[in-house]
Amino acid sequence: MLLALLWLLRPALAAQPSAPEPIPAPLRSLEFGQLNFLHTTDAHGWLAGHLQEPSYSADWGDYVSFATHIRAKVEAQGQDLLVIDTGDRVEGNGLYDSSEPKGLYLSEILRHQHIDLLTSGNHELYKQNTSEAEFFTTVPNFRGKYLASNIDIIHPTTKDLVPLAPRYKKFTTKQQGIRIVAFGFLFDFTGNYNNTVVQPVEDTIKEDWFQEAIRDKEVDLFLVIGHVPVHSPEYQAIFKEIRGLRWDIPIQFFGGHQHIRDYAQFDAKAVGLASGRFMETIGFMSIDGLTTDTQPNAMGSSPVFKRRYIDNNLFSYHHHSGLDGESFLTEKGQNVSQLIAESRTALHLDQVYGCAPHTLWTSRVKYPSNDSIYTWLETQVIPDSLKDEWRSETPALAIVNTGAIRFDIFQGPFTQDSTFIVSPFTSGFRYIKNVPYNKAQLIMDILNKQPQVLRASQHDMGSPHTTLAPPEQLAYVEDTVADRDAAWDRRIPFRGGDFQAPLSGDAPSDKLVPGYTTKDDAGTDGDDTIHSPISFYRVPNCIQALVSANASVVPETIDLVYIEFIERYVALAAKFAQLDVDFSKESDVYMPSITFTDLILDWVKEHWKCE
Ligand SMILES: O=c1ccn([C@@H]2O[C@H](COP(=O)(O)O)[C@@H](O)[C@H]2O)c(=O)[nH]1
Repeated sequence: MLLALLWLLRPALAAQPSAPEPIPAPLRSLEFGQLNFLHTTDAHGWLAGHLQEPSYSADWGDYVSFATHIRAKVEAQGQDLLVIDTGDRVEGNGLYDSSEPKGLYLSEILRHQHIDLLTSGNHELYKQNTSEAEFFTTVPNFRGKYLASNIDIIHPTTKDLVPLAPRYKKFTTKQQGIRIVAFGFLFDFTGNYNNTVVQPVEDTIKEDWFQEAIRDKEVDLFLVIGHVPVHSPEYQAIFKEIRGLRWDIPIQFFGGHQHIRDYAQFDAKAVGLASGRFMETIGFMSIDGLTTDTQPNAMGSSPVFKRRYIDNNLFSYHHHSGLDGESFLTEKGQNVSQLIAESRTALHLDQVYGCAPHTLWTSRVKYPSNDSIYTWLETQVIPDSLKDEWRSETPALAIVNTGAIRFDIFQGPFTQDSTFIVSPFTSGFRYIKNVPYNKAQLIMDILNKQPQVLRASQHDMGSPHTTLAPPEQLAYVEDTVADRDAAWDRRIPFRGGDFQAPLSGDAPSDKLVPGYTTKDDAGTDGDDTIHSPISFYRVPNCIQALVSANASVVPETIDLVYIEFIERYVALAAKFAQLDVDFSKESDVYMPSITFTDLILDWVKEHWKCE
């Protein structure tokens, strides 16, 4: 009774209390159809939304409300909605990485969304405890919805190799009885811990169960969801296999992994959507003109596909649901926002460790430059902090892969949350002693300039979708320099609101908010919010820092220190550089029990005082 009263008296909660208000901007509307989809991918724990960026400031509770309204809206028209998530829900935000064990709060928050189909990403499989948490928690939480077409796991108690989740599913939609056969794939990933087995997609689609499933005559749509780029050999292989047998059945793909907004047109009846990263984007798709038992498509014409990349903020949500601040709120959505707020408090995610004097970017500025996060690491953090007490007399050359850094650091408070947003991984450092300096430089050159050599070798260095650099680097082959005033370009609004009024004042003439300006197979009209463009710069696979008492002298030999995650790449590059070292025997831990994340945090605490 008291609880119910407290509930009634509490303030309405949309987004997180510290989230910035979204900025009004010109929007393109959603075009609903017979079958509609909402899609998330690569959320990486960002269920609280972006607390320093108004464009992406809605949280998972708001998304729950949004999906509820869209479902009601389309169902009232006799149409259907399916909500999809294609993996990498974990690693990359304090809400996941800050708890012990990791994910304690996240899985409870996640389960409140009515997801119709979901699958695993590579991040769910890097570590044994992560994949086992998937098996024991997320799969049961979404029983009957989670698909794993090409992933097996060693059962933690029986030790049998079993599917992580069912391989596929056949179902009919609630309103129209559209008959769907759905699959859930992961790209040809090889970096998983050895308690899981990822079967290459190309082999999986030759298996009997898949061949039988695609021969089903009672099907109106094949739905392929996966943690797979929509432009990829894996999805091409699936498309060809289905299309070779079923020339006329529409195929809808949903993908991810590259952290980009993307749309692939396979043929007139097959398309794929990828919906970005980090809860910045909610992907929307609709299909009209599907042939069903009750709605025969007598003309035999192709279905009509529409796509939209929705910026994850309340301004977009209100517009697309046709509701306002009051009517948008749902009890369930508010409860989820509340749960996120309580979890963030329990995890001390707002605890401030220092204040960044200016913003440091991963890919918005050129590397090297003063505003590049990588330049900051190379010139300040690593030289100041990398020291092993047993090797203090010996100069070290440290190599770090740029993919170890996941996000920008905004000017202002650097918190417990920022720590994991910047670098969530648990890798520490290892080293090889007494490496000639020129050989170490050659190794760096090979890692950076000739990744194709590493890939083309007979060694299994992973799929073409894994890189030592951040994943989006694979999607863009060259720099994109926004031809706008660069200074404006960098004006990402902060909590507190310094730059929150681009519709007036000194904004450029078109008065748009900087953001994604996606170009995909269907053109340039996919983004819901009409943005001004932002720049994207390529970065190398690895950066290096020489740590020496006498930095002006080039040492003859150094300790070759590298982040643990890249050991197999460094070992192979060393082979190409003709450095005769057996890494399995001769490498050792450097700075025991210090992770790269600890190194950054300790540096911030010491150097970035808040005024
Ligand atoms: O321990 C790790 C794990 C991953 N990385 C980097 O991340 C990408 C993969 O990230 P996605 O989000 O799946 O694309 C990997 O290629 C590495 O660059 C890491 O540095 N350390």
